[in-house]
Amino acid sequence: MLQTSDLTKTFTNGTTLHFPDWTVTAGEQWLLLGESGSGKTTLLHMLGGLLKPSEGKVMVNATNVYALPARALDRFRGQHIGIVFQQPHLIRSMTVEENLLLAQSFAGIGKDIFRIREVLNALEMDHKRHAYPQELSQGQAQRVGIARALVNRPALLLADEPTSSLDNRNADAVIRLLSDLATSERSTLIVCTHDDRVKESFFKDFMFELRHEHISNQLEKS
Ligand SMILES: Nc1ncnc2c1ncn2[C@@H]1O[C@H](COP(=O)(O)OP(=O)(O)OP(=O)(O)O)[C@@H](O)[C@H]1O
Repeated sequence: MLQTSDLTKTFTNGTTLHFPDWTVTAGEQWLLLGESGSGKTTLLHMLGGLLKPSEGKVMVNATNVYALPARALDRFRGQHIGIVFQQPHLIRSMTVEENLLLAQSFAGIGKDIFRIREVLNALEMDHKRHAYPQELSQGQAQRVGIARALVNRPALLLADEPTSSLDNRNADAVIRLLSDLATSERSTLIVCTHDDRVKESFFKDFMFELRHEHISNQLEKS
């Protein structure tokens, strides 16, 4: 369901990251590992349709993601890809429920309160659906971030260091929820982390590791 080929990203400062090709089959759960600065976030953003590679291709469910025009790409992302960020970045002037309604609207999906409540229930957050983000604890806000990523039933669920701001108990709960929900929703899951708590507990089957030797600086060379 996901294939990358010859992916390269060059930033304006000349830093170039080369990524090994990667194939992920539907329903698999992967850990994306690598030391700080090895390119995990860059790769995850490219997989999620958020950052255009300088070269190479990202295929998600047989769609060449970056061949889509901008608006079609936004809609494709909304419908097929859910992203959990390090910080949930919820809109502060909107309640939990309104934040999720917005995610449905961005994806061009009609308002579906039943689905919103289903996802919030699965995350034990339904009782907070009328709360504002600043009324939530960090762990609760992160769970709303997960709800937002899942609400449109994405085929691909990406999580970028989802436990970095959480204590042990919350980190454990969040990673368990991600894994269980991805299984029950039949989503493919990729979690990027350098958190040992995640490495030790989960996803022993599939790991994709990035290394610093895949980074070069073209400006320094020339
Ligand atoms: N916008 C940018 N401009 C220039 N260089 C960048 C930019 N974004 C990332 N880089 C460089 O690309 C490399 C990979 O960065 P990235 O954030 O993807 O790493 P990471 O593995 O996610 O790190 P961390 O675990 O610390 O979050 C680093 O050398 C970084 O300095």
